[in-house]
Amino acid sequence: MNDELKTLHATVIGYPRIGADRELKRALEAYWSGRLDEPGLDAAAATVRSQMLDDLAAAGLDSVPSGTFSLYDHVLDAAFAVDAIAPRHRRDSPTDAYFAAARGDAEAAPLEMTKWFDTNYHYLVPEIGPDTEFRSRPAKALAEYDEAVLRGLNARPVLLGPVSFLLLAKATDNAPEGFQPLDRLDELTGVYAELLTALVDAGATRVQLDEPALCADRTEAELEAVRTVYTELGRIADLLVTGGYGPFGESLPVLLDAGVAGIALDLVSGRDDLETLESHGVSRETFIVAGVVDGRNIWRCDLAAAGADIERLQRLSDNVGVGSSCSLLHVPIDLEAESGLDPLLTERLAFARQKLREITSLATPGTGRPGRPASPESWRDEIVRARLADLPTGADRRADYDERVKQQPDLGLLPTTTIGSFPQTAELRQARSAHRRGLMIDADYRARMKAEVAAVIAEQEKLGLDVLVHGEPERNDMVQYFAEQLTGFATTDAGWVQSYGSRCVRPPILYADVARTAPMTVEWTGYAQSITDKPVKGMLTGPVTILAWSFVRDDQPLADTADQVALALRGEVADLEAAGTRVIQVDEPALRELLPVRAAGREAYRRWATRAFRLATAGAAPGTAIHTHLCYSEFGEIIDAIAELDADVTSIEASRSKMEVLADLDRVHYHRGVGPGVWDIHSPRVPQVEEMAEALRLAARATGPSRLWANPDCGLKTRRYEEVRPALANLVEAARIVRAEHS
Ligand code: MET
Ligand SMILES: [Zn+2]
Repeated sequence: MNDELKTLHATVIGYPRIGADRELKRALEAYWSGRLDEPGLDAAAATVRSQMLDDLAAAGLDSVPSGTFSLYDHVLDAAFAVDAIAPRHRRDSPTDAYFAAARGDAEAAPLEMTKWFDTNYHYLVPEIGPDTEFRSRPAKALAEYDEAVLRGLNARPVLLGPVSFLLLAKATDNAPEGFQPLDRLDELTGVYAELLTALVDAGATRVQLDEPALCADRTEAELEAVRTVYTELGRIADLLVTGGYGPFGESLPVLLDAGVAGIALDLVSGRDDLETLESHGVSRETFIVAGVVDGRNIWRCDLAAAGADIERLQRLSDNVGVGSSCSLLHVPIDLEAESGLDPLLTERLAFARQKLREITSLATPGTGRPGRPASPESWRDEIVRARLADLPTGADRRADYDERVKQQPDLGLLPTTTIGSFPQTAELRQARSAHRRGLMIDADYRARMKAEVAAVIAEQEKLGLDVLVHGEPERNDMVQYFAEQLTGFATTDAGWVQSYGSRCVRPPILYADVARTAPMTVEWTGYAQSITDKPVKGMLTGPVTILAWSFVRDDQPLADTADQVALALRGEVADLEAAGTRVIQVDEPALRELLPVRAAGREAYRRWATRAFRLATAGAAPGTAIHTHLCYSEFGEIIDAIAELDADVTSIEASRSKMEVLADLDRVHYHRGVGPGVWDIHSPRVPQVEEMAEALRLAARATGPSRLWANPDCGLKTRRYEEVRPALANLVEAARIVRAEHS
């Protein structure tokens, strides 16, 4: 039979699990607040799982993943599947233990949470020590497998693979120096063997082990471990190993030589694997899932290009399937839920349900494989393109810092400030929503927001802060706020994706050339400045963060899109300056997030990301102080990039890591202003004067007192005034004490 006429196996790597209408979010929040009992939560979870199976069944896939539902996080589920529960989270009820690990409870702090590869999904970091006792706990995997089989589906149980599980974990606090979770791979492999046996005994003919950590750079020793583990586990079950988030690279030959029965390739961000596979060779029986449908972005698949990749694989194997590049966890569920989008945009989009159709269509003989239509001409903005092309070289460079600092306001030793937002009360949210729905006229809305700005300014003056903020009451979200005002962006009604646990976000869609048509923040910052003599900081979101928290067009390099966003921000910086703003903060909390998983891509990233930031800010006069703000710690790998932003002041999350970041900044000769956060705003606890003073002293010892600022770790929008007032009063007092010690 002609290859092209043969039906291909259609499958998907994973599916969104929060519910089409965010049913799981609501059930979880009701359960946590005591409004729903455990049977009620179980029932809601069962409904969501059933909805997932409905979607998978309706698409007509040849096999479907099972076990990908999660009450909170799939890495936490993996920890529970091997009983790797931290002793402080053990409770009589397994549900209590699970949520204690996820969110903490009265007795114990939760597991740490961190970002999943280069995405905005956060997973819980398992804690593994030399004494962690692994035990096989297959109940969840078996139950969900049975549910899918009862539906008449060809189900493939999914587990996070043992190598990735340990690489994503961290060592327990009391583990001896030098211990790494991966040291426990032998024991863990034994327990995975038991899990696989249980699934095979229940009738599973193939099991999917997700090994996304193999898409990062791995050492020889780690690759050797992969070889050993997969040789052993491959004897127990027919395994499909998936990666996602980039090419397997050097892991690919290792997996194949270990004899795994199947491999799922990410052919969106890991197309290099095609060549690796061609040069290494593969047995004709190997099941290869061509992950051509993008699991992370919302654009329709270019079926012609996908078809060409599929055909390349068919030359190597008789057992090629069609699938997604990774789990569809990162995309919203249904495009049909959107009514307000431009039809030209809608016809170019695919959410999870639409992506399943693309997969089955690619797998079905005789269906056409059309390419993707080019973007309409109307999406191009020649003016923006010309302005970018005409920028003189050096447009991203300011005068030397030493020159600038002389012209900037002298605020003395240890100035105090905040990061931007003040508490977002229910009343504020109601006003924004009423305005958006047309129930509050513009003039009333503006008056309401200005009253809030005035109140926030008054609070800060009373507290005695040095550089004030307007408080961001008008912002629903620091990216969406700008997306709604720039051309080239669309926002969705229901395009929710899980960020962590019950938290969902609705990323804007950046689909066309970006331009600013009017000032976006000047009214609020200008008003704030007009009612105080203290300097007010303008507040913008940086280009990298705007890209990181949006679905971004994939028809041109990210670097080009970043430059367009930067140009728009550059205009805003100029307008703020013209309105009398002398301090402008450009937030880049997501600078770390877009850092490529593999080292090879990092240099190029660093170049375009920092250039975009500088392009946005370098139009400012030397006398205008440019601040930036970063949070979500783990700065190690981007510390050079932070220095290259060339901001006059960098405020950075530091309180939980005990100011360690300052030493790192010194190492890269960062010698400009720095505001290490001295108040961990993620906790409702009000820090005392002495502990913040101690943190400032520590910081002063690390960098010298002359360029230090005193500020919290991040914005205050999730805190309440009852915490904010005393905490900021303490912060101002701590700065006063330490200032006195140095004069
Ligand atoms: N300016 C923003 C705020 O204060 C920065 C947040 S960083 C996640 O909310
Ligand atoms: Zn922050």
